Amino acid sequence: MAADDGGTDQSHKAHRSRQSGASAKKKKRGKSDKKSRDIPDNEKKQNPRAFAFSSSNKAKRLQSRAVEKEQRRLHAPTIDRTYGEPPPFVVLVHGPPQVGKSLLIKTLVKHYTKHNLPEVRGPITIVSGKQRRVQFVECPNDINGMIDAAKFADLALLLIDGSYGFEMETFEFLNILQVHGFPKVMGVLTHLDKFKDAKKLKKTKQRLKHRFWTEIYDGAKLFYLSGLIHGKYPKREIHNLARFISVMKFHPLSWRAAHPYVLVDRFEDVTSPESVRLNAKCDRNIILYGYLRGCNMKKGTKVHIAGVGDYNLAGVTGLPDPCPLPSAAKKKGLRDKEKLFYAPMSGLGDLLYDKDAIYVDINDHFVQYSNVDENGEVTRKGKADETGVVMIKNLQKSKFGIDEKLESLEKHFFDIFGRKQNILSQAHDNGKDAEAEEQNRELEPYTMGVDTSSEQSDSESGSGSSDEDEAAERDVKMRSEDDVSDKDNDDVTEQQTELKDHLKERVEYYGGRRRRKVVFGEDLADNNLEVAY
Ligand SMILES: Nc1nc2c(ncn2[C@@H]2O[C@H](COP(=O)(O)OP(=O)(O)OP(=O)(O)O)[C@@H](O)[C@H]2O)c(=O)[nH]1
Repeated sequence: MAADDGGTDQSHKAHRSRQSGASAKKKKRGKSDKKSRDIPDNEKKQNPRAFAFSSSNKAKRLQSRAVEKEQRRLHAPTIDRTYGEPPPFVVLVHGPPQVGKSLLIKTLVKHYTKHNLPEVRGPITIVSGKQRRVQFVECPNDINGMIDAAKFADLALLLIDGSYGFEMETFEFLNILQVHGFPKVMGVLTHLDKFKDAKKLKKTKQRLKHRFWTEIYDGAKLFYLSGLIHGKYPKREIHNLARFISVMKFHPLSWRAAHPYVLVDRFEDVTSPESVRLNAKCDRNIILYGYLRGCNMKKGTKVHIAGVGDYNLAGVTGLPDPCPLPSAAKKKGLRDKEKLFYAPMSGLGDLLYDKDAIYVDINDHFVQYSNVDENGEVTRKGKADETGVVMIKNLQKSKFGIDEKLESLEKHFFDIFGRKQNILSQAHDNGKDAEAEEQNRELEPYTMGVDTSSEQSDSESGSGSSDEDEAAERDVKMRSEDDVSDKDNDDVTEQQTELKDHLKERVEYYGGRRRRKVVFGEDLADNNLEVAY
C-alpha cells in the first residue's frame, strides 16, 4: 500500500518551544545569568576602575604576597642530595640546670612510643611518623657540651624557666648557634605552675614572648608547659609540641650537607683485654655507632671526635638500621606495635646491634630458666650438654652486665657524653663574680635582692594577651608548613647580627641554687628587676 511506502520519508513536525509560561521564563532567566557571568577579559580591561580593589587590606595582602613570591624566586635553591631513608632529625633539648630537660624528653618519648624512659642518656631515636624519625638529645650544662651540640642539632628546643626568666645559658647557646649555621629554634616555657595569680602569669608569658622574639626573630615559636600532672607535663601540650616537631620542615644547612658527620649513639671498646691488663694506658680500639649524616664517608678519612681529638678511621661498615622506618607501602597509619625506638645508652629497647652480634633483651617473665637451683637440681628440664644451654648458663653466672662494664670503662677512659662541671661557673667562681656571689649567699634562698618590689609593680601594669594558647593550638592545627619554615629561615639570617649586645649577667642564689640571670638593657636603665611569682 502507498501508505507503507511513505512511512520512511515522513517529515515530522519540528518541536515548537514554549514561548510563554513558567518553563519559558526560567529558560530566559538562565540565559541572561550566563551572559552576565561570562564577561570577557578584554571587556574588564576596557574599564579597569570598575574592577579595581574594593578593600585596601586585600590590596595590601595581595601585593605583599606577590613581593614575597618574587623574593623567594630570587633565593638560591637549596639542593638536598640525600637519597634513601634520611637519618633521624636531631632535636636538641637545651636549658639551664633543673629547668626540666630530662622530663621533657621523657614525656615526649612516652607520647611517641608509649614507653617510660628510665633515664635520659645519649641520643634517643624514635619513629615519629611513616617517613620521619627523630633523635632526642639532652644538651649538657657546660659550654663544651653546648658547642658540640650546636654542631649536630637540627632543631633546638630552648627551655626557659618561666617563673624565673631568661638565664645566661640560653643566650650563650644562641651565640654559639649563630656561628654554626643557626638551625631551627623553638622556645619552651616551663615552671609556669609556680604562678598563683592568673593575671600575672599572662603578663609574664607575654613579656617573655616579646623578649624571645626580640632576641631571635618576630614570630619565633614559643610553647608553654603549664605545669605537671602526675609528675609529667600535660598530655595536650605535649601533643601539640610533638605534632609541631613531627611536621616541621628542616632545611639542610649548607656546610653540614657537604661534610660527613656522625652523632654517636653508642660506643664500644674492643681492645683485647690482655693488652689492657699489661698496660692500662695502651692505645684502645673503639667502635663508634651512629647514623651517618651530611654526605658519604670514605675509609681513609681522618675524623675529629669532639672533645677527644683527630683520629684515623680503621674502617667504616654499614650496619642494618637499628630503628628502621615502618614500611610505608602496606598500611596507612602507624600502628602501635610499629612505634619503634632505639636508645642504647638509656637502657630502652630490646635489640642491641653490635659489629658482629645482635643482643636480644627478653623480659624476665618470658624466659624459661634452666638455671640450677640451690639444691643442685634442674628446676626446668633442658638438654644440659647442649652448647647453647651451657653458654646461657655461663651468661647467667656473669656478675656484670654490659652496661656496668661500659660504665667502669668510661670512668677509666673518656666520657663522650660526660656531664662535667660547668666551666663557666668555675670561671665565675674564681673570677670577678666571686664577691657578688658571696654577698648573695648571705641572702635567703627564694629572695631576689633589692629591687624585687619595683618589678612586681611593673609586671602588674600593662596588658596581657589572652589568646596565646589558643593561637598556638590553632597554629599546630592549621599549619601551612612551607610558608612558616621559609619565613623562619629568612628572618633568622636577617636578625643574626642584632643579637645580644645589650644584656648583662647577674649571679644570684634562687630556688636553692646559683643562677645566672639575664638582665636586659632597658631593665638596667629602669632599675627594674623581674619577679617570678
Ligand atoms: N613545678 C614544676 N616542676 C617542674 C617543671 N618542669 C620540671 N620540673 C621539675 O624540675 C626538676 C628538674 O627536672 P629535670 O627534668 O631533671 O631537669 P633537667 O633540666 O634535666 O636537670 P639537669 O639535668 O640537672 O640539668 C624535676 O623535679 C621536675 O619534676 C614544671 O613545669 N613545674
